[in-house]
Amino acid sequence: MPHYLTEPAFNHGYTPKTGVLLLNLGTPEAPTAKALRPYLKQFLSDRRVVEIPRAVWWLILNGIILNLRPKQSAEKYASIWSQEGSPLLVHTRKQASLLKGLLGMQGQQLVVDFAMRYGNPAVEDVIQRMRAQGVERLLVLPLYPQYAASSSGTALDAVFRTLLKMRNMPELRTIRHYHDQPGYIAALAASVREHWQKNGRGDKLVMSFHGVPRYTLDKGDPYHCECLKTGRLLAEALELSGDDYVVSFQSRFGKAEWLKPYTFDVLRSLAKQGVGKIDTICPGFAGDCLETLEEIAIEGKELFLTSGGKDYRYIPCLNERPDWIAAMAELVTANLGGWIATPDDANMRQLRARACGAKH
Ligand SMILES: C=CC1=C(C)c2cc3[nH]c(cc4nc(cc5[nH]c(cc1n2)c(C)c5CCC(=O)O)C(CCC(=O)O)=C4C)c(C)c3C=C
Ligand SMILES: [Fe+2]
Ligand SMILES: [Fe+2]
Repeated sequence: MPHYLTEPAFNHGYTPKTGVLLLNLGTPEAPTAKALRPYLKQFLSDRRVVEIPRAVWWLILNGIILNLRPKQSAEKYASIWSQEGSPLLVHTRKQASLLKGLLGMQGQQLVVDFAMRYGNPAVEDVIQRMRAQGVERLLVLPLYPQYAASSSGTALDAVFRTLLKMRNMPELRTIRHYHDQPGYIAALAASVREHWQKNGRGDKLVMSFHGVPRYTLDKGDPYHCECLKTGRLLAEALELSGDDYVVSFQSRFGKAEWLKPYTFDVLRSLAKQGVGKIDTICPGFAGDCLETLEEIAIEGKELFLTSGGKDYRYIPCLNERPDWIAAMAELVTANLGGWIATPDDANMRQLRARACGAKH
């Protein structure tokens, strides 16, 4: 008998295992120039991230950027590094573990894991490990709420490249974005309301998203529109008028024009206009990381206060919030139809109530 016919998949009564793989960007191994160099090299050699002609870019990257940026970035990482490690890795690991716990309550045969586009744990290694655990169906969720070719796109490329090399590949489903998912929007809104209850309400809510080069919008990347939609839905959930909030874009890299308005320009001009007290939130990041903790919570605050602003408050990312983990579970189970027995509405409410310790 051919070997494959004795494989468990062909035996009666065998249920293939389903894997849920969370993807994130990746982070250096340590907050040092030595660790930053290979991380930045891998990141900035990605053609989805830097689209200028290779020969020119190779010279700029190796001649200038990799000589200067590792030290500068390492100092920034050092200012936000925690006892447990890089916040991005710490939050992603905890999110995967909490999601696994929550989905496990449903009694499903699910393997939940996470991988990083750059650095470790690498996408290929994690998928191979999941296959070795018997995963035959794979659902991939990049943790970026809004799709950009330079974030979710390249993360999914890494999955596709891995499968491209496999003889016996798993079934595959991918989630492109969740910028308008009700559970995600509700968790963001709840985090803002809780912040207001505790600290009082600011005069303006600044919603800062990671930027991308302006030419990517002109070439058809949906990222800009998805950020604006998230902003609008969050404003609606909070019953804000157009004057109460502003959407802006941070983390500009290089000389080209990026999506506008730039967050730092907005902060400076709000302070100069006499808007004394502002709240800032970064809805485009599922967990806190360098870009939120250093750039927005630290640098943004300094800029606002030295420009004449009085009070600057940063609202943390969704991180391990139970309502966000429940939203993730909903997002995942909504995409598992036919693979596992997906919960009906009553089950889903129960799952959410268990996650949040509250009635829904
Ligand atoms: C939220 C989605 C992200 C998009 C879109 C994105 C595009 C993008 N980023 C760079 C360059 C850098 N980004 C860096 C850090 C960084 N970027 C994101 C997310 C998106 N990037 C995150 C979550 C982080 C933080 C990582 C961490 O370890 O905490 C960095 C590295 C740090 C530094 O040296 O500044 C660079 C470089 C480009 C060029 C780009 C789109 C073209
Ligand atoms: Fe980035
Ligand atoms: Fe747009």
